[in-house]
Amino acid sequence: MHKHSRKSNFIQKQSYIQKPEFTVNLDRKFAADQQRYRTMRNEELRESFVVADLMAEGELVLTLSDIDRGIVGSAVPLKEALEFSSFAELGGGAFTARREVGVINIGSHGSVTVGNERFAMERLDSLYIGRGEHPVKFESDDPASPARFYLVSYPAHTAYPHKLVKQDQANRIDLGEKATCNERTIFQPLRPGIVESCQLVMGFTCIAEGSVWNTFPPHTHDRRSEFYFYFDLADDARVFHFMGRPDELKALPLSNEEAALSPSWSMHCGVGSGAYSFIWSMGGENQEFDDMDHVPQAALA
Ligand SMILES: O=C(O)C(=O)C[C@H](O)C(=O)CO
Ligand SMILES: [Zn+2]
Repeated sequence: MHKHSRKSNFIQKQSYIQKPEFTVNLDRKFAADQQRYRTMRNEELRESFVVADLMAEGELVLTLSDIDRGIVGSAVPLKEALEFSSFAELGGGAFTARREVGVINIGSHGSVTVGNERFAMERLDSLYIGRGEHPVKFESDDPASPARFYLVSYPAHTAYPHKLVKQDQANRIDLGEKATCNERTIFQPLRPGIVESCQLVMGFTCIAEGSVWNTFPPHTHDRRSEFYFYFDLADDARVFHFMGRPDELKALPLSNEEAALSPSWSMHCGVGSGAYSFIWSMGGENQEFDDMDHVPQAALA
């Protein structure tokens, strides 16, 4: 039985789609709205806004959220290659028949083959996969030290070319200060000017040694939703990811390799109890990275 069919998750039980056990590897998440989240307990907030169980070795796992129909997932191939399946929930055909995909490797060397094109990916390389009826295959060079691919996908209205972006080709923004514990570097590999995409914008942020805050001051962006996937966090450390409306903040304590989903109405920022990095990804109405509204700290309650 697939590990995701074992989860006792009340959101999953609400799913109206009957999935036969042998094909279950597309979880569903249904987000609470901007009123309901206010009275939810931590466990309910997690059910609604956190994707756990990513980076399962030897598995390709995917969660379809109702937030802009974004999909969050991972592939950690060992000896066997892992491939996208066809899903009734996505209308059938190839996984990418009507979707684009962003991939970032946080593990050792591996490759992604899209149709007949093979892209070798080192750690922190990014790949854009355009829409089309192509098979997509994930492989590790060495199963003893596998590649660990993090994936995000959104609906796509047209087909743009696949493109590999090496870490040193990403746009780089250094910001924050030591004094305010938010010194960090934003790497933007999948963004306009580097890659053409329908709606996906994706990259990662590395927090400088001694700093703990990401995205501070926090912000919202009403025209896009965003997913944060935290990685390189020690097993016993946590990132406290803040979400909600500025007048009713909620903290989600996240472990390494968990993702927080932010609907467009939710502000977001986080603080770690140790070193960490995170992959952010956005989908929605425009791709302007700076189209965001900063929330003054005094407004946080
Ligand atoms: O640390 C930061 O600041 C970020 O990485 C911000 C994210 O990229 C983001 O939330 C973009 O909307
Ligand atoms: Zn944001």
